[in-house]
Amino acid sequence: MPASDPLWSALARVQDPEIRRPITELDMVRDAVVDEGVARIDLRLTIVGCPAADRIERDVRAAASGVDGVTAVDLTIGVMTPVEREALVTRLRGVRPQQFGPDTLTKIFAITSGKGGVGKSTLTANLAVALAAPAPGGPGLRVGLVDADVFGFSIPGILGVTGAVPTRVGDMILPPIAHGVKVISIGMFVEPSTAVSWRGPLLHRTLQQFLTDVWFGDLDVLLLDLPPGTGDIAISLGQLLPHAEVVVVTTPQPAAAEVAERSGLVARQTGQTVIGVVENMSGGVFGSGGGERLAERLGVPMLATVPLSGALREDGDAGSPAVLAHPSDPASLAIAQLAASLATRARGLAGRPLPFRPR
Ligand SMILES: Nc1ncnc2c1ncn2[C@@H]1O[C@H](COP(=O)(O)OP(=O)(O)OP(=O)(O)O)[C@@H](O)[C@H]1O
Repeated sequence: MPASDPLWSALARVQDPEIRRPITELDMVRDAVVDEGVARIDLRLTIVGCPAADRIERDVRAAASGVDGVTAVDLTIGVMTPVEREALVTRLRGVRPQQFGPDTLTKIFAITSGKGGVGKSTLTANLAVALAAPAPGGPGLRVGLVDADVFGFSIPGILGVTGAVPTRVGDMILPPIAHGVKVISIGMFVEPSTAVSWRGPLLHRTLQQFLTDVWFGDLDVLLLDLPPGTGDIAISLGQLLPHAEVVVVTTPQPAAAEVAERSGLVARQTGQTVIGVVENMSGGVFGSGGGERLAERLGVPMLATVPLSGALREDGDAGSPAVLAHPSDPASLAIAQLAASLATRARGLAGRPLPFRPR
């Protein structure tokens, strides 16, 4: 492939929408020549007949048509052989064998709450979208979101990707992308009714699989939506991601804040760093101040106060996150501000080897 070949250069600008790398780099282009004005291109995709394949085909046609002298495009589309697919998986993995190991450059935030229904999933989904939003509205980070809340995997619904099925390439799982966020959810793999019977070991294995078999590529930020409560998942998280930083979400009521305090304390006992508190559904009948008191008791800062908001709830129900659908709603503004402050935060150091140098 001559680097100067205009057709190849044009094809190098086409990305696989799920892997987010140029198709030329992924060995998806077998052959590409211009023959008397006809661009003859032989593509090998990981699988065919999926939305990503349609998109690649469209983008390849558009890219080739734009090349000087090309009057027609003759496209042959095939599928990689299992050996080729395995080679691709090995190559992608090879970049970083342990995606979120201690030397990762990704900032990892686990979002927890004491009890269910405090709006943790709504906040996490909107926060992820706000972090991924391009400038000038947002920091435009590469964001991954793991929905491990077995008791109510509502993230796909809030992000409008209910029913999305992750693409598999060999034993590698590619997360669907929603509003710029690579999202994987337990809800994409199981029937909702099976979830409530989940026990610790299964949850641990699933979380582990999400962190190893799901290929996120290079991420700036990984958010985890954890099941409410303390117990097993906190221990799993401590083992799998000791350098994750924990954000505790509560509603303003004293009872909610007390339960949230326990989950903050357990997170700490398992070696996690609690970086702060978010009070959600602030104002109105719930009053306010629970978050502030919780932050004081845990000795951490208040990171955000998100008001009660009809837009946040309705947009979540409609699968269109409020931070994009209603960016000037006070709840959206509070979440965008939280995103801005997390985006500029240095990575957590807990669980990482310190760079001691022998003297
Ligand atoms: N600030 C807010 N104002 C109004 N409604 C909200 C707000 N935050 C969340 N909600 C609504 O509250 C309900 C519960 O939210 P959500 O599912 O995000 O909670 P959760 O803490 O993740 O619960 P669970 O862990 O049980 O899934 C949803 O209907 C959501 O739209």
